[in-house]
Amino acid sequence: MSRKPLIAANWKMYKTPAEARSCAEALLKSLQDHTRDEIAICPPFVSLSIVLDTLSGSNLAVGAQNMHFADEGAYTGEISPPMLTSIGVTYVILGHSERRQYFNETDELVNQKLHAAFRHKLSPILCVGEKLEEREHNLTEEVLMRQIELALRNVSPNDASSLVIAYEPIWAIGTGKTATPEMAAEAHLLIRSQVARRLDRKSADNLRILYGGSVRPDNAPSLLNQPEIDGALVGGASLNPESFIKLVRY
Ligand SMILES: O=C(CO)COP(=O)(O)O
Repeated sequence: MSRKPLIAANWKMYKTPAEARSCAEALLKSLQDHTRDEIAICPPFVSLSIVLDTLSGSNLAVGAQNMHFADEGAYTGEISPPMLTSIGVTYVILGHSERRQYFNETDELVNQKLHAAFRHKLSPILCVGEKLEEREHNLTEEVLMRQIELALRNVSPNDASSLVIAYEPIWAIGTGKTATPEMAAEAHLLIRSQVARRLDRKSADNLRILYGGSVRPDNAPSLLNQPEIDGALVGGASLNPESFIKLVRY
């Protein structure tokens, strides 16, 4: 079983389109011959086209950070899956903890979005992870099991071939506190076993599980060398091209 690692940059609500283009140009220059990992850049919606143009024909893929589950409709301010696929987007981050926390996204909504991603052949990067108080009360396993169970409701092993899961402990996001490689690997094992129970062993073995939360060039090697960690979802350290390039090329 070999899972090609995925290193995804989540730019969150940073960078104007002009800044996004210049960052994408720098990444292309240094990473276009990088074959060990898959790389995906997830800019804000308004920069998707410019980043797609800049990276067109290269080994660097482009993802969105969110989407609505409907194909179209009266949903002011929303972006639909066909809008993303029509311009060449291939990945979509779903259920990020910031969307759950600030925009009230529920596991049920994440499940609807996941189905929409599969229908439109977008590869979803489903984010799960526990809060600090949940970890302190030994609830990590329970939280991860619930998030995965609900997100994967009515998902078939066939659908799941393009699924990626990102384990992002909320207490490690943007805080400088990283899960130790052992803590992350333990959570990844739990996630993989839950996916095996919920779908099947083959889907679980093929599933890429990324770690996210204060991944930087200095701590990336110890995390990414864990056999259970199949890549990273990088926030802050992906904003500066030099640091992201260094992180990818560890
Ligand atoms: O939320 C994250 C990626 O989706 C992680 O963010 P940081 O790398 O800034 O901690």
